[in-house]
Amino acid sequence: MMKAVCIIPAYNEEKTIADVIDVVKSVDIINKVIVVSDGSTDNTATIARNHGAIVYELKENKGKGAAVKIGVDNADSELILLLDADLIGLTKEHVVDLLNPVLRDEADMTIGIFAKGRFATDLAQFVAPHLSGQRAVKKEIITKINNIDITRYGIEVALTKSVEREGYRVVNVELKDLTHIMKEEKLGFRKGFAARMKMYWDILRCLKM
Ligand SMILES: O=c1ccn([C@@H]2O[C@H](COP(=O)(O)OP(=O)(O)O)[C@@H](O)[C@H]2O)c(=O)[nH]1
Ligand SMILES: O=C(O)[C@@H](COP(=O)(O)O)O[C@H]1O[C@H](CO)[C@@H](O)[C@H](O)[C@H]1O
Repeated sequence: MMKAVCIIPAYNEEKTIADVIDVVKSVDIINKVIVVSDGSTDNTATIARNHGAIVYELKENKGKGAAVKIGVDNADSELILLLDADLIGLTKEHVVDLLNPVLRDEADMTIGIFAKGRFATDLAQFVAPHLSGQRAVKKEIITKINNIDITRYGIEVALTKSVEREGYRVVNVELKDLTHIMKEEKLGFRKGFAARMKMYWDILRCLKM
């Protein structure tokens, strides 16, 4: 059976990274967990290593797209599971549900959509499902994207655009009771809001790419 490599880009996620890795490692179909610490200044990398992930450390923060690219360059599987490091409530079932449509050849990429978790994060993903970072995706789809290393938060939009252009099959998967830590919760309201505006800018830039 096809195995998958899980790639987790992580920028200062010491509070949540361990739980995410532990769940992913308990899933049989996953044969490697790669964490790319994107210039983290906290204990993200050490914790990830202690929990059995293969860790690549960027000296400086290069953005999510660059972190994912390093993971993909080092992934020896045709199937990639992309997960964010700040998930709360991840289960084995979520992971399997994301992978199954691709393993069964019903999809080339899945997009995980939060549902019945927290109102704010459910609503964000209901309004903009194309932004979700939880995906199972064939490696060939990711490697076809030009300049993925400069996309930062535009990586999901770039992925979705590429899939539409090339005619790949996409299936949305409901991920019940799953949420993540919002930027304003991580950074405080002012910094979080500024980070959100920067993220929207990355997304707009990649919509035009
Ligand atoms: O410069 C960055 C920004 C974010 N991330 C990671 O990308 C994922 C999604 O980012 P974030 O949680 O900030 O996005 P949100 O879900 O809040 O929009 C998380 O695992 C982050 O740690 C990263 O590797 N580099
Ligand atoms: O769902 C969304 O609107 C954004 C922002 O989430 P929050 O408002 O911080 O909960 O989060 C996603 O968007 C980013 C850009 O596509 C992705 O990189 C993140 O993985 C994803 O959680």
